[in-house]
Amino acid sequence: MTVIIRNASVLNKEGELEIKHIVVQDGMITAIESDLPASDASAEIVEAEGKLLVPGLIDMHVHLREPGFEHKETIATGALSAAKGGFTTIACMPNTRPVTDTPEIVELVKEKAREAGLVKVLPYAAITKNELGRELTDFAALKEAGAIGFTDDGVGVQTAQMMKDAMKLAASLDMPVIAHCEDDSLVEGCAVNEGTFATKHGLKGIPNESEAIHVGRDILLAEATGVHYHVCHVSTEQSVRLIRQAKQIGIKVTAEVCPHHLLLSEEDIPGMDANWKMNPPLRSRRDVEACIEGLLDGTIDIIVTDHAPHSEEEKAKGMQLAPFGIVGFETAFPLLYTAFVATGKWDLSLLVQRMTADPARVFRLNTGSLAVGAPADLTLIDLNEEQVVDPAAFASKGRNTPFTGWKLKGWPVKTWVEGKEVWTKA
Ligand SMILES: NC(=O)N[C@@H](CC(=O)O)C(=O)O
Ligand SMILES: [Zn+2]
Ligand SMILES: [Zn+2]
Repeated sequence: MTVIIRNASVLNKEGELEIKHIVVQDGMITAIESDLPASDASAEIVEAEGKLLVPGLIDMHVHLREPGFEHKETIATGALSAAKGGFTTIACMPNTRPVTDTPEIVELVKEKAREAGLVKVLPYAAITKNELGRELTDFAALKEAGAIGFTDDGVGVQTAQMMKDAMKLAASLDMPVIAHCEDDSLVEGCAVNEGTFATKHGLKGIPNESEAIHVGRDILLAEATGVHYHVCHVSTEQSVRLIRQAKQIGIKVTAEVCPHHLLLSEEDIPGMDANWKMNPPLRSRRDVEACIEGLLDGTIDIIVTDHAPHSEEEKAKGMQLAPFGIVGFETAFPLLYTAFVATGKWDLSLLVQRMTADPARVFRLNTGSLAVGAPADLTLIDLNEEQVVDPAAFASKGRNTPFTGWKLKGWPVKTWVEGKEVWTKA
């Protein structure tokens, strides 16, 4: 089966747009031509004039909730939501029920992803059994089963000794440790950032140090163990500073940031609405600016959504009691495109790189580039059409987003995984 994507706008190495025709055969990109290639009658032609073709987006931090929380999301609904958002590779967190802490659960996640047959789903495994922080999982067996890294996302690893043991073991297996950075002793009973919103509503807040203390500790442990250490959902000025310094002295640290931490601050929270509750919380304007600066100068390597679906009943419990988390797949690219690229603040190539080539580099994935011989993981995007964010139209089971009603440009219109169309706009 041959697919020819005709007249697509693609980014060249200099970050400029060029019109190209892309030929896909047997799941691979086999040609990228300036002149329309000859085709036989059996080839499928996709007219892409006026649209941007990018490598399929990669999201290295997502929650698919299966097994155990299928009322929030399943691997199939999550994968479809990802495809609709333009993602072709996603890496799912192990805070399921049971926790992904045995090879059997890793196998189960892979099997469900295969059945869904949509995007590539890469499972992370837990650092500690049941994410309780008490006993390491069997890293070697989990790697063997297909886990791509170790993380207790959802909670921080509370003791330095446990984290150091985890890093030593991961390093010996050439595997990364991915850390949710949060010191429990500083955040008990907190739902929002320690700052203006908390003060206004008389709430106890989550301080910046609760995140940055772990970042600092773990950087020292990464230096001592030589592991590849990756920081989850960076949200504070202090974390950015510590990561920048660590990189400068050659410590193997990488980091991610979420769209909401680049776009929203605590000042934007309209009231006690749990669709604005996530962990880490929306921080101060100063933190937002530091995260943006970190992403631009490469201190922060990649953008992830931390897609965290919850049911409407759960989110209806209110700011204090509802679970943390917001969905992300279907709004990520249009949000960032509209806020940063359409306004002229960022180059389009920077946004695309931080969602494709950079995650592929950081996690050594064989995808994320538009090149002959690369897998045909591709996303076609309409940069001009405006749409309003409508959670009722999400493919995800989750409706929990603070971005309802935002008018955005840059919507994906078609997504291919290894040459197979997995989503197309109706
Ligand atoms: N980010 C969140 O607010 N929630 C995540 C957990 C996590 O990413 O730490 C979840 O699992 O719901
Ligand atoms: Zn987390
Ligand atoms: Zn998460």
